[in-house]
Amino acid sequence: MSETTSGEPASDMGLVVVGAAGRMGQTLIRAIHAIPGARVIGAVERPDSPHLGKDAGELAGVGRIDVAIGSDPLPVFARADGVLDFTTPASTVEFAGYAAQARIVHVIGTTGCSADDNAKIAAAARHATIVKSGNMSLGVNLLAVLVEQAARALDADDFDIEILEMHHRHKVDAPSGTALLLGEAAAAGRGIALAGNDVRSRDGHTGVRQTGSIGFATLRGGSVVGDHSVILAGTGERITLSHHAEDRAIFARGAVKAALWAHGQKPGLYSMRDVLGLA
Ligand SMILES: NC(=O)C1=CN([C@@H]2O[C@H](COP(=O)(O)OP(=O)(O)OC[C@H]3O[C@@H](n4cnc5c(N)ncnc54)[C@H](OP(=O)(O)O)[C@@H]3O)[C@@H](O)[C@H]2O)C=CC1
Ligand SMILES: O=C(O)C1=N[C@H](C(=O)O)C[C@H](O)C1
Repeated sequence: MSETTSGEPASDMGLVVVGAAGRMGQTLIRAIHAIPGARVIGAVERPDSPHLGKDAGELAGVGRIDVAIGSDPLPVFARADGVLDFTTPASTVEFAGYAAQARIVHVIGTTGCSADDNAKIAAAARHATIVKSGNMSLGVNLLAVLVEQAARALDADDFDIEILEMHHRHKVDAPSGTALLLGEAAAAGRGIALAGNDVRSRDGHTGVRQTGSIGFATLRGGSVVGDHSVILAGTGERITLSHHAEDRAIFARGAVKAALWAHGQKPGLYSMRDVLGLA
């Protein structure tokens, strides 16, 4: 349990937001501020950030919360119950190590992690309670369940699966974490591994489509928060299962819910399906 600045034990879960000045970081500060049972006790940015020293609540637009943005994660992790992390893969691997040392909850929304990054995160989950998901929203995680069912029901010889996503112009990784999560769900429904059956881009003379493959297409532009469609294309008919994120608050609320759920769970690596009871 975290402590208040006066040293009194606090019943609220004390959370640190890393990447606190980012698009998701600021949205997380607003979400924690609005959700009972959690409070911000630390906010971290890089050592060269122009936001160091600013009050995290003022930056996020909720008014002063008396938490200055700092650059050293170790002292804040040491007095926290959990960390909310929507940063970069390299930073997330580092934070997972610190969360393991502190034996606290680590909610990871960062996407674009490599297999090596994921192995390091899984190792950290021996001591940290980690919830990691490419999408923290209820809607997308329900969509993944529906995609798995549809892929199971519709034979690969008859229905081809293609996943289309669009995000804002600032996004740096592709396919999106959500597209990959939906691809994994489709592959699970088909009883195959996604790796080796995924087609991530097409250009030039590609040849005919390989039966059973799962295709990805990526669009980037403007301010789109996150659009995803899974298309099951048969002969003479097509089913499209879609999710449209209109506000980053859906991801932030999911992340806070994950932290509250994880508080008191055993160390391990969990998904949003575990948190939402959809596993
Ligand atoms: N799972 C989900 O539901 C969602 C996942 N995401 C993912 O979250 C990630 C962040 O997205 P977004 O908020 O748009 O990105 P931003 O670039 O707006 O925010 C990331 C922030 O993290 C900071 N940061 C990076 N490394 C460190 C570090 N080592 N220490 C402290 N701060 C650090 C960045 O600082 P600087 O700019 O100086 O590098 C930046 O302020 C992406 O991977 C994105 O795909 C986004 C939305 C939902
Ligand atoms: O970078 C983003 O913005 C988002 N990233 C996540 C992803 O890669 O799927 C989730 C959401 O779609 C927004």
